[in-house]
Amino acid sequence: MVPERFLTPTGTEVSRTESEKVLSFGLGKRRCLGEVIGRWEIFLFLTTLLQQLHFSLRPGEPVDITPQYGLTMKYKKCEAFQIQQRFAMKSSP
Ligand code: HEM
Repeated sequence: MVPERFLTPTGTEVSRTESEKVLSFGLGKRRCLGEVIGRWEIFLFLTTLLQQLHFSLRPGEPVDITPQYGLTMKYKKCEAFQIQQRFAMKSSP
């Protein structure tokens, strides 16, 4: 699945009605019995993959990390999405 499918152009989550939500493991009486194992497998697969990658900023592109204060401190609105796009993802040697 393409992650952009779940994001608005500003990087917030697309709002969906209950019937439109993605239910990877099904719902109700016949829902997946292996959901916990499945989720752990996905977690281990992704963490193993992430451990092999190296994240860095593109040279010469400054990043504004001024926080926006609220209940928790976070990046300025929409900033996180733009920062994501500025990151270059490279495989480590
Ligand atoms: C990412 C991994 C997995 C996904 C996405 C997945 C997804 C699903 C889905 C969509 C169903 C059908 C639910 C329905 O009919 O409403 C299902 C059923 C089932 N899954 Fe999985 N599954 C995964 C991994 C596993 C694993 C690892 C096991 C066992 C160790 C497992 C065991 C089962 C069983 C036994 C059913 C039948 C449940 C029933 O009909 O009562 N699944 N799964």
